[in-house]
Amino acid sequence: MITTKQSMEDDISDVLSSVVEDVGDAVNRNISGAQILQELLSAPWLHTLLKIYECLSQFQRATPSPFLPYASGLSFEILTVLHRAHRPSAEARELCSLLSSPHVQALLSTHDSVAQSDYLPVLPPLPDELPEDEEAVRIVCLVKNNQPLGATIKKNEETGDIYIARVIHGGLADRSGLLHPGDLLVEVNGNSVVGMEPEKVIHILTSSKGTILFKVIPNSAQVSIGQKPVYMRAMVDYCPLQDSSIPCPDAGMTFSRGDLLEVVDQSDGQWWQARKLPCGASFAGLIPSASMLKSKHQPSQIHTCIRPFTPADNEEDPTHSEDKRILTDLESNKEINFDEADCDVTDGFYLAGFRRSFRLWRKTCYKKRRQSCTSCSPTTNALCSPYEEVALYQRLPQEIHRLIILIGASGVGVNELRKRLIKLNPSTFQGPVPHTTRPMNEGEQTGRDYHFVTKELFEYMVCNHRFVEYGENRGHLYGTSMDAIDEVLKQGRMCIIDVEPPSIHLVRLRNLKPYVIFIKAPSPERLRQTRRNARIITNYAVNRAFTEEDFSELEETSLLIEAKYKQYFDSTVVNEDLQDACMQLCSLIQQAQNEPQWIPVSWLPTQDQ
Ligand SMILES: Nc1ncnc2c1ncn2[C@@H]1O[C@H](COP(=O)(O)OP(=O)(O)OP(=O)(O)O)[C@@H](O)[C@H]1O
Repeated sequence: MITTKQSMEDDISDVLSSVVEDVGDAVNRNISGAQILQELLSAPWLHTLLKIYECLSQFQRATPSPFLPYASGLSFEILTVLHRAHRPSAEARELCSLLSSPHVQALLSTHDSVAQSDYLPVLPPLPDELPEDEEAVRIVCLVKNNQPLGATIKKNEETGDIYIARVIHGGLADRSGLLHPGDLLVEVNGNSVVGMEPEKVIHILTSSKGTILFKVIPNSAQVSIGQKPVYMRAMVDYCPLQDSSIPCPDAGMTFSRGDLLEVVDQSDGQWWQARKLPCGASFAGLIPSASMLKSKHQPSQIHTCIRPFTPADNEEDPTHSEDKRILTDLESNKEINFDEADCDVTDGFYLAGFRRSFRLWRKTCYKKRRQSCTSCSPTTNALCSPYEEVALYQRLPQEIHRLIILIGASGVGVNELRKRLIKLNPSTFQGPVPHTTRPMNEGEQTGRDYHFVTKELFEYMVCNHRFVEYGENRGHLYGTSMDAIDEVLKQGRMCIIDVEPPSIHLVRLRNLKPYVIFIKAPSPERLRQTRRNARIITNYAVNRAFTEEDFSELEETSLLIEAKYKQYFDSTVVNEDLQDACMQLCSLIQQAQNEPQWIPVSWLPTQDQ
C-alpha cells in the first residue's frame, strides 16, 4: 500500500507532464478552455514546486541512519591492527596518524554519540508519589557541570522556609527556566530542606555530583519580565570579597573604575546583576545598585593634587615680581626671554598653543592656579554617581568632530605628540588659540598667537565659565577657552587639546562629546632610554635634560593620574616610541570620529536635535 502511494508520488510530475500533453492535444482539437489549462500546467513555477515536493518526499523516505554506531571502536581496532603490522606501508602509517589525531577521534566520538542518540545524561526517574495537583509542586532536575548553579537562597526566619532568593542571569538555573526567585524549596535530592539552615542546603548542593533534583513550590506571584540590558561605566572600584553586605560574595562581581558593565537585571533595588564587557562570562554577577554603592562610598576627604607637592612649591617665585622675565637656555647657556616664540608654521598653518609662555603657566605652583581643588576634583563628582549610563554612539558625517583630549603627566610627551599630529595633517587637526592678558609682542597677531585680551575681559570670561583651564604666570593670565575650541570645531577640523586631569569634567559636555586619550609613561627603563636626548622646559630653564628626579616625578605622576582618572579615559597610548605613539593616536582618533563608541547617554542627541 505504502509502496503504491510512494510510486504514485514519484510519478506525479510524469503524470502532470502527460496531462500537459493531453491538454495540448485538446488545444489542437480546439476545445474551449483547454488553452488556459495548458498554460497553467506548463508554468515553470508549478514544475519547480513539484521538484521541491519530490525532493522532500525523497528525503523523508531516506532518513539517514548510522551505518555503524561504534565508529570509535572500529577506529581503535584498525589502529591495533596497524600497530601490529611489521613493516607498515606509507598509506598504513598515514591512516594510523590520521586516526590517532585528536580531531578525528573527537569527530568519531561525536558520531557515536549522535548514532546512539546519546544526547542527554540519563535523568533519574521522577518520584512515584506525585501530588494530584501538578501545578502545586515542580520537580526540577538540573545536571551540574563545572559551572556554579547560579542561584542564591534565603531563609524566612519566621516560618523556617527556604526560598530561591535570586537566579543569576545566564547561569545554570536561569538557563533551565525552571527555577525562579520566590520559589519555595521543599526538597533537594530527596532531603527535606524545610527549616534547614541555608548553609546546610548549600552544602548539599555543592557536594552533589551529576544531577540535582529539586522539589519546589513555584512562586505564584512570579512575573517574568525580560529586562532590556542597560550599559554602565563604573566610576568607582568594587570588590565583593571586601563587602560584608553582599548576600552572596561568591556570586559577586569585581569591577574597577572605567569598566563597562552590561546590567542585565535591575529588579532588586539593592543588588543588580551585570556582566563585564567585552563579555567573557556567560553568566552575570551581583553588583550593588547605584543607590547601594553610593551609600557605601562617602566622598574622600582630601583632594590630592596630581603633581607631587615639592618644597619648591612653597617658595615664592623669584621672577614673579620682575617685569622682564628671563629663562636660561641651558644648551646655549644664554638667558632668553620667556615670551620668546616657540612657535611653528606648517604648510601655511600656524601652530597655536605651543608658546613657551602658555606652557609655563601650568608649571607654576598650584597655589597660583585659579582652580579650587575641592570643586575641580572629579572624584567627588564621580562619587555622586558610581555608575554612568552609556550608550553606543556613532558621529554622523554632518556633525562636528568630537573634541580630542590628551591627558598625561608633565613631561610625558603630550605637547610633542599633539604638535606632531597637527604637523602631520594641519588641515585636519588643530589646537585652540589660547587667551592671555600679556601685552602683544612685535610680530604677534591676535587670534593667531593668542587672543590678547584685557584683564577685565579675561576676568569676565572666567566669571561666565568660558575657560576650560586658566592660570597665572609672572603676573599675566593665560587660558584655554570654550570659544576657542568651538572655533576650531566649527571650521570642520578636529580640535586636540591637553588639559590637566582635574579639568576633564569641565569639558565633558554633550556638544563636545570629548574622547579622552591617556598618554602613559613607558616602563622606567624604557622611559630613561628613550628620553636620553630629550629636553624639557621647567620654570627656570628651557632645553634642560631630564634628571633622575624628573623621571621619578614623571613616573609617579603618571601612575597617580591613571589610578585616579582612568574612569574618564576612552583609550590609552603608551608613549614609548614617538612615531609608534603618534600612529596609534592617529588611528584612535579616526575610530573616535568614525566608529561607534560608548558615550554617556546624557550626551546623546535629543529628539528635537
Ligand atoms: N617617546 C618619546 N621619546 C623620546 N623623547 C620624547 C618622547 N616623547 C616626548 N619626548 C620628549 O620629551 C620632552 C618633553 O615632552 P613634552 O614637552 O611633549 O612634554 P609634555 O608632556 O607636554 O610636558 P609639559 O606638559 O610639562 O609641557 C620633549 O623634548 C619631547 O621631545
